[in-house]
Amino acid sequence: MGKYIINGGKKLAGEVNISGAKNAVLPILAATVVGQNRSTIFNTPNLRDVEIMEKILLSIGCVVDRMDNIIYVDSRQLNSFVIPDDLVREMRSSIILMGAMLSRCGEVIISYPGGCEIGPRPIDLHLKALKEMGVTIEESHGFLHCKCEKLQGCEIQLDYPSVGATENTILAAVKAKGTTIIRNAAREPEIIDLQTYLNKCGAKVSGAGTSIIKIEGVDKFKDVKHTIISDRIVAGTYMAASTITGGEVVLKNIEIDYIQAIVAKLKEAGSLVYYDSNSLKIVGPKKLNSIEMVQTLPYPGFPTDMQAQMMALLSIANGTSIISETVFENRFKHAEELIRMGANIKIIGRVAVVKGVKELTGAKVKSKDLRGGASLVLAGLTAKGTTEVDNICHIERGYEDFDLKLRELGADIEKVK
Ligand SMILES: CC(=O)N[C@H]1[C@@H](OP(=O)(O)OP(=O)(O)OC[C@H]2O[C@@H](n3ccc(=O)[nH]c3=O)[C@H](O)[C@@H]2O)O[C@H](CO)[C@@H](O)[C@@H]1O
Ligand SMILES: C=C(OP(=O)(O)O)C(=O)O
Repeated sequence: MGKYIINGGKKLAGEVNISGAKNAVLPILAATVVGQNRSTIFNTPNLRDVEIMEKILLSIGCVVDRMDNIIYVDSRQLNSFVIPDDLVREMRSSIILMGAMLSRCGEVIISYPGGCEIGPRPIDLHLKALKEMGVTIEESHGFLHCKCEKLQGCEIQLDYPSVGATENTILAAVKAKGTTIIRNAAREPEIIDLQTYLNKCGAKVSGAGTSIIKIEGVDKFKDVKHTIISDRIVAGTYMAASTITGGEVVLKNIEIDYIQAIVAKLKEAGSLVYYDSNSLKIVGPKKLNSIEMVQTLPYPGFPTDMQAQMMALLSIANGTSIISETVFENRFKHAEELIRMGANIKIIGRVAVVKGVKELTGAKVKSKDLRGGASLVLAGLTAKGTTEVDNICHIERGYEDFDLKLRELGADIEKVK
């Protein structure tokens, strides 16, 4: 397993190109199986999770070809509705194949998904929505056998605006009989990207980005070309890297509207932000301000996927900050590692009280999940001395060429096996 060795204290400066969004490309790759068609997907990030999704598609008979950041999927010869258990366990997004495969085959055998350990991640809302569409689900030994002769459009009220449940329901509904309405749908930008992809294929989806999504079932899908939106969490992480090092970084290829909740908090912490069409410059302050409250919420609130990075920043701010994690039950595992680096953090249930210290010091730390791992890298960039971040396989699930891009910005970071 690899690790990053970071010698802290370098101010980051220069330009960084933001890759396509992991959380957009994964459901779109799952959606490529819905029709008997060919999809060419541009701006695909080179990530471990994407590789796993490619392997899953290959294993069920799709032709998959990758050239740099372009993935081609031909799903016309799909020949299996059994999703390999070992691959499903590798990542959360594999569960989106449930809705997609039901649309395509009327049947799917899939196990419970894996992914980051950030608290229990049930799929009850996914299953409830599918049952309402007429799907029968048999569960045994961790496997789900889902079946439906013809999916039936209906009105679905989600108890919580779950991103995955919204995506699964959209995919189950695109070829269903009649119209499906999802209320209290998740409003994340990645769902808008899924809608855009599906409509290019010939689907009739509207309302993504709002809490009511309407899907009219269609019979046929056509070949499609689609470009994935830029990753707002990767953008946020590089903005945080500039902020924590007092640097001056320009981010290229970003979706300015989608990162506003993050920008607002980084400005509160003292950063200056300048926009230029689809790029921005972020200048970090000499000393960071504490923030009264960072509360994670579904979009357009502050993203839970930026909470850990924010904690790293606030650990060296002037004063005490409160972080409230409302989306996941147990997403503070990075706190104990930051404490090893000298941070002063107390966890009380879903709230973290972060008392800013003068500086962090390098230490040997372990990444336990994707964003927690990124937060340790940020801490290492500012810490005095050398930081070793172990278990970077988690980080590589979500950041393309992280060490390389940080090095190009002037960081002293090296990846060792
Ligand atoms: C691949 C992907 O897009 N992952 C993102 C997606 O995950 P994911 O789609 O798993 O997140 P959800 O929005 O579904 O989960 C949010 C909350 O709802 C709960 N829940 C969810 C489904 C369900 O059936 N029952 C239930 O109780 C979860 O345990 C969690 O507490 O949205 C999260 C919230 O923005 C992000 O952190 C993840 O990066
Ligand atoms: C939690 C995340 O991803 P996943 O849902 O794929 O585990 C994330 O991207 O921060």
